[in-house]
Amino acid sequence: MPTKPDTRKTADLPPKGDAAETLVEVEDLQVHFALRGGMIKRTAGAVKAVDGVSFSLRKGEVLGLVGESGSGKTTLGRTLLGLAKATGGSIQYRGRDLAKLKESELRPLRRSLQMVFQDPHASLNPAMDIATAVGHPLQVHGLAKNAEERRAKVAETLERVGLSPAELFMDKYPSDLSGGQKQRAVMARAIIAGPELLVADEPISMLDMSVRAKILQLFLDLKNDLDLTYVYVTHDLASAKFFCDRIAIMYLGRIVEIGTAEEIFANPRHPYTKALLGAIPDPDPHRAAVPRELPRGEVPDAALPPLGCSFHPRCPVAVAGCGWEARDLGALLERHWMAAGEDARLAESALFGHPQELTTAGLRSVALTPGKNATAVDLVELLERVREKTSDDPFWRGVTGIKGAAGKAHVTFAEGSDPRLKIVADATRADRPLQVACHLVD
Ligand SMILES: Nc1ncnc2c1ncn2[C@@H]1O[C@H](COP(=O)(O)OP(=O)(O)OP(=O)(O)O)[C@@H](O)[C@H]1O
Repeated sequence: MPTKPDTRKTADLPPKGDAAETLVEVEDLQVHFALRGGMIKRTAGAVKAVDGVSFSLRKGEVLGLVGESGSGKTTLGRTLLGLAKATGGSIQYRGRDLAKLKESELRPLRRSLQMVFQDPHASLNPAMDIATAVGHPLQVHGLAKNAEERRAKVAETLERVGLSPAELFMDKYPSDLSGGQKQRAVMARAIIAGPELLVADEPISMLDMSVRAKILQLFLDLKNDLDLTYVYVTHDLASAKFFCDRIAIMYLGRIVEIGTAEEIFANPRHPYTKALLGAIPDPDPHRAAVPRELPRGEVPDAALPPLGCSFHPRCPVAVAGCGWEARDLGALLERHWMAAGEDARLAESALFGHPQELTTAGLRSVALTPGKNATAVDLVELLERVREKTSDDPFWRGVTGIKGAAGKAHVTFAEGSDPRLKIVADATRADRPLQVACHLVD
């Protein structure tokens, strides 16, 4: 029976605390990537990949980060381990703020903070045999006295991840292994130095269906045996249900809902969580449940996020105060023209003199310029006709006025605001309260 690797001999790690402790405390974390202009200088801006995220992670817990592509899950996971640079906020871990540490200060902590990536094929150097690859962290952190001790530890760790008998695998190369075996080897390399926190970024999504559940089970067994804490990054709510204690639903750089997996599945409160859950065909971790079919379009550009609640343009139950703006009118007209057909699109879009007025970000009111052969009255009449046809669309809840004045059609929107995460009063778990960022949830 393999024993837990003895890996904590260096003095550079802070002392471990008791089992129920908070391991990581993230406060208002921001990771913004500056946009650079090309030959022609563009307006300065930034992609807000992570934009004001706060949560705590208990020792031994599995926290899922779930959301569509571009929601910031990977960036958040990487930043937790110091692999991406925070531009604001803090990540408290054993008395240190990882967000502020220099690379040289992070290096000794790396054995405690490990990442498992999506693609096991790309994670292993094809020219390195498995024993060398898995033993590499021992070398980097000086955790084995000699090659013999290193080989023994590698063998022990390979056995632990189910690559048994280890001697069969030590001298093999990645190309000799199946996808599942490679991910086991990657896991062996991740645990060999005795980490405490592991970020697993879609660790099963590239594996064959038949081995996914087995690999997740291995992760759980290792967690229990080795006292690990996981952050599990995934698109796949079904596997998160199986694997996670708590789930954070991310949308455009923010956590919009966070709570126990049980509560998120039994009683989701955020409209986005509901939409994701509604899109799971079958809550079975053996299946690839990718919740992509969400209402009304794609995740918006993280460099120019919507006003107010970022989810409002796609939200089926959005209300007046959700942050409506001119771009939403542009999107509504697109939906209307999709339904009305090409002739209507050609005739009606010609009434707009400056279509960019409908695509500019951040306009709480807009003065629309009529096209060449049109007047402000034509525009107002068109908008009223469209309103009649699409009266059920939540967009109209945010419109406070449409009128013609000074040769333009003026559209104004209700005052909106950005909902922050707040604790839901009737949540079932007082110790791990459900938090939701939505104006509709008290
Ligand atoms: N190095 C970078 N430079 C600029 N923008 C970046 C960088 N890394 C990520 N982004 C942007 O940050 C946003 C969040 O990306 P991230 O990969 O974290 O999302 P994700 O939810 O993990 O998506 P996926 O599931 O597709 O990996 C995206 O808009 C992405 O284009």
